[in-house]
Amino acid sequence: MDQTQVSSGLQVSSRLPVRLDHARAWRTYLGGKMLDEFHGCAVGTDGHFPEEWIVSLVAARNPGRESVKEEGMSHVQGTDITLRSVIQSDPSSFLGTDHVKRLGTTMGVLVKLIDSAERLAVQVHPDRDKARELFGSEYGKTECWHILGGRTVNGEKPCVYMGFKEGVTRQQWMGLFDRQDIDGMLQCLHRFEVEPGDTVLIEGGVPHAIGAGCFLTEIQEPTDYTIRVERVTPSGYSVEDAMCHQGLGFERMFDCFHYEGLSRKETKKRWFLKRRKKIDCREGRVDTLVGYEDTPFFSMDCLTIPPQGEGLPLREDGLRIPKNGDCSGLYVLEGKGVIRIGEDVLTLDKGEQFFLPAAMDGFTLSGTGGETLKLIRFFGPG
Ligand SMILES: O=P(O)(O)OC[C@H]1O[C@@H](O)[C@@H](O)[C@@H](O)[C@@H]1O
Repeated sequence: MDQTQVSSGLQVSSRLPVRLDHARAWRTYLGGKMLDEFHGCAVGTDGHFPEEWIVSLVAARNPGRESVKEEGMSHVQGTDITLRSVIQSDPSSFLGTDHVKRLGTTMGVLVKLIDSAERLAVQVHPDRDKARELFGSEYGKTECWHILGGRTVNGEKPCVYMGFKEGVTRQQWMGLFDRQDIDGMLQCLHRFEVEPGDTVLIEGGVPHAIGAGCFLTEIQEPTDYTIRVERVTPSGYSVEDAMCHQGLGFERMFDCFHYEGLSRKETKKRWFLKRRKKIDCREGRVDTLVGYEDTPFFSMDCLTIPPQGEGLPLREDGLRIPKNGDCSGLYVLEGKGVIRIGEDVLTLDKGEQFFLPAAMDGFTLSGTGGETLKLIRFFGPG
């Protein structure tokens, strides 16, 4: 079966990319101006919607906002049909038979664009063992950030805080929390300025905070469990107790941290990933930003297709990506182009996102217009 009736009047094919809307999600921190502008708004505004969730089957977990249904979930563009219901209409074709056997009807991964106007609260996410033990969840929240750009905020360049310095103990960390000594907490973490192109892996259990002015894409396990140790955000928002401890209470939430300090050099070596070339030819290149050799939980590639002269005919021999039988997500970061699947041709434009079903054939990507076409493609657990 390659056409499924998802709801009255909407048929979605598992042989073609599914074009999705761009869902925004409420967060405790401020940002979003760069996201508005990325999508063509002349002057964007910062607010409590600093994240765009990509190819998302996951609803945002914001205690107190339960009345907002499907926040953060992707819908087929121009409809109120969720990607989740499309997938549930024919899981084997959309996700792949093996995928459904292993992971059920979830994508197994979530990707976001994040634009922070202020530093995020210092936080940690559970690793898989803690997620199972404390939340009854099969997934923790290991995540990986790939820096796309940013802005200087109050004279400070984009930076990230990550990982305990050597010697930090649970007792010391709890004391800093009790006293809400934020400077003391930040002093316990390593701080690195970041540049476009940097890729950083944050495993579950590793404390972190994205600094002000980061514009990045994040790939993560598909949950929204965040333990926050700041009770008031840098811009003054009071974080409710349940938003801090996610229902665990203020003692048990400290079980989620890994108290394993590393030197600055070791932290950088272990968590800053090097991009690896996968395909490099006249038609374009594919680089792995994070792969299964870094983490078993997800992988993400960057695809770059060089520009063609404006007005020139489309290059038929675009970058060929063979079928591999896995479902994936595709996001256009820069430029315009087309994706061809057999006789079918769909346009691609900056800011657009697609779910690529497992049953879809191999495809070809070509740029149109005079700019580079740049995309990310991501996959769930390996
Ligand atoms: O705790 P707040 O400020 O709402 O931020 C939560 C955000 O933190 C980031 O580090 C990432 O983990 C995002 O996936 C998450 O949405």
